[in-house]
Amino acid sequence: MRRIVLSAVFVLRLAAAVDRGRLLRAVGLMTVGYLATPVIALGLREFTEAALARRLEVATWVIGGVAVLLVLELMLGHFAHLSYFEVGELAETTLNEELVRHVNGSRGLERLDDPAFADNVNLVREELGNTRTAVESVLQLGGLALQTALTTVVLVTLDPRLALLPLAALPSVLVGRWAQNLLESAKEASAENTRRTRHLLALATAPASIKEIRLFHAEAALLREQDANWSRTSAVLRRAHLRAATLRAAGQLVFALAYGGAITLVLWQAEQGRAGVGDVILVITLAVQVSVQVAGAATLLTGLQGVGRTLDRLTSLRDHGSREQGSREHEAGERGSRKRGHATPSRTSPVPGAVPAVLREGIRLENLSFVYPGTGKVILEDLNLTIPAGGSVALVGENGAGKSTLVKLLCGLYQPTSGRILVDGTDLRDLPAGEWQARVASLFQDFARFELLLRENVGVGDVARMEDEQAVLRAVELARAGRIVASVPGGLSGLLGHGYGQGTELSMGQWQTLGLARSQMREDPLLLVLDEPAAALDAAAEHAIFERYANLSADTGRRSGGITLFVSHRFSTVRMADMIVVLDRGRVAESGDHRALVTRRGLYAELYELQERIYH
Ligand SMILES: Nc1ncnc2c1ncn2[C@@H]1O[C@H](COP(=O)(O)OP(=O)(O)OP(=O)(O)O)[C@@H](O)[C@H]1O
Repeated sequence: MRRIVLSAVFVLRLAAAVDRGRLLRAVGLMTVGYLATPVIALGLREFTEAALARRLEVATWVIGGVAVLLVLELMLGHFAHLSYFEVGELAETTLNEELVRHVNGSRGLERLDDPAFADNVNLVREELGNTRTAVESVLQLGGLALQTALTTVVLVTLDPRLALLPLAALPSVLVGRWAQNLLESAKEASAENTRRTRHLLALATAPASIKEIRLFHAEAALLREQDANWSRTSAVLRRAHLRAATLRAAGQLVFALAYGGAITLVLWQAEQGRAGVGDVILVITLAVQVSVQVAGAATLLTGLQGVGRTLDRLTSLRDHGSREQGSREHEAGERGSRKRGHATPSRTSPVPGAVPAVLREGIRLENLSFVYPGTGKVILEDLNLTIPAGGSVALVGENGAGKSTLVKLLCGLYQPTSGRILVDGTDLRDLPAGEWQARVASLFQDFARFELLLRENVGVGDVARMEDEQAVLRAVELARAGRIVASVPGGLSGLLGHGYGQGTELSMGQWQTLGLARSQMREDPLLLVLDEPAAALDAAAEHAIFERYANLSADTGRRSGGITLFVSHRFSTVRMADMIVVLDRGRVAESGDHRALVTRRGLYAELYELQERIYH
């Protein structure tokens, strides 16, 4: 019960914060509407008594009043709906924003690798829509409580024993909550399975995977797997639903018995001459109203209990963030005090450094090791490397060597498990993450396909200049994406993707080229990261792009000391870099420029010669 009350208070506070005026209007209209119901029952009794006594004028006035109240009851409900619906939408939007903040509000991406966090995010995303009706539910519950109180008072004036009727409704409400708890626990227990089932369904229906599924004739296998998953999920849910239905039926049986008892009581009193026909009608009407009120309250409470769970999950996402923040500050404190030679690290507050305007020394990796959270596998092990300011660096190595992982660490999307990344001598963890990332430009291997206007797709690389057509055109030019712009109806204002609307679908290489343009929006980045930026491009296009980038990075390097780091498997491209780093199973196997590495006759020379032989 405590959770429901807390949820109701939270929902009301949220509604008042988003639009107090509309909330008050809805409360006023609903109160009048709800009070009308028991008054209508009283009116019906008066009408019956007056009609039986042939007091026709009174009967006419009373029935007129009842009609007006009925109209008011219905109409005010509609007008109240207008107000609370809008408040509900605003409240849901606020919670949506909070969810986005929790998912994106961390310094890195670690939290998204935590299965419990991912399950919570998934459940909240699915259930957040229900919170839209939470404002309505809370107001309706308030209205029903008022109505039930008034109905009870009227019943008690007829016979105090009739007060038991609303009380008999309590078991059904209580077991209803118990039943809902069972359902929620079952949902949580099967959350991972549900996620997998949805993923399998998406695989079998999404355009990105459908080609392979079709050609491999994998639909049947996917469906079998999905069926097996779904059977496991539905077995858990079916058991919970069965137990919940039994509990609810038992609760309603108690009320049904009380309902029968109340009507028998008033009929017996009428037979004894202690109650009139009007009283019988009043009790029958009120008993029906109580049953409607109870059923309504039980449904609303169940819904509100679900909302309570969603809010709890949101709180746990928030707590997750606070814990991360706490441990980050603790770590930063320890680092700070180590630097100053203090023995009590936890009392010192972290002193964040500032991101340099111009990179002078470069980036240094010091004994850097990394393990993805929740896994035991060491991906990067004890890397020691200096990347000088103003240079271009190529990262090479076989699949799974850890290249993209290192890129993500350099972007500040993950924190080293041990060791440090130093930017001009300052630990990257001591730099404000947002400020560092504002000086990083990137194109990831799994680049995003923003189905937006072409201008937005590129401009999002520097949100502040998203609407700056000249800046977007410059980025398009740097990425040699002019032909794509010319081919899209509407040019920069053309819609991309066929996910919705009349957008133009692009080829993978075209999407990637736009990604490249996006990475060019930031002027003078301190780190430009291109993770296989040309994987979907032909060899000539890739070569041209890298030649261009080698020149550009020299320019940027001169201006801001910025480093251009790229990952590529094409050695004809790689050789252009000032420095080549060969990663082998998470370790730096060798580093140096092309000439030095070829002379060294190590792993790089071997791989380079292999590609030369194959392609020439
Ligand atoms: N989010 C993650 N959680 C757990 N493990 C991960 C995650 N991302 C990558 N890995 C693991 O880290 C290892 C290195 O992956 P990474 O993507 O860094 O390799 P790579 O050198 O870029 O490979 P490729 O050339 O194929 O792109 C792989 O074994 C991969 O399974």
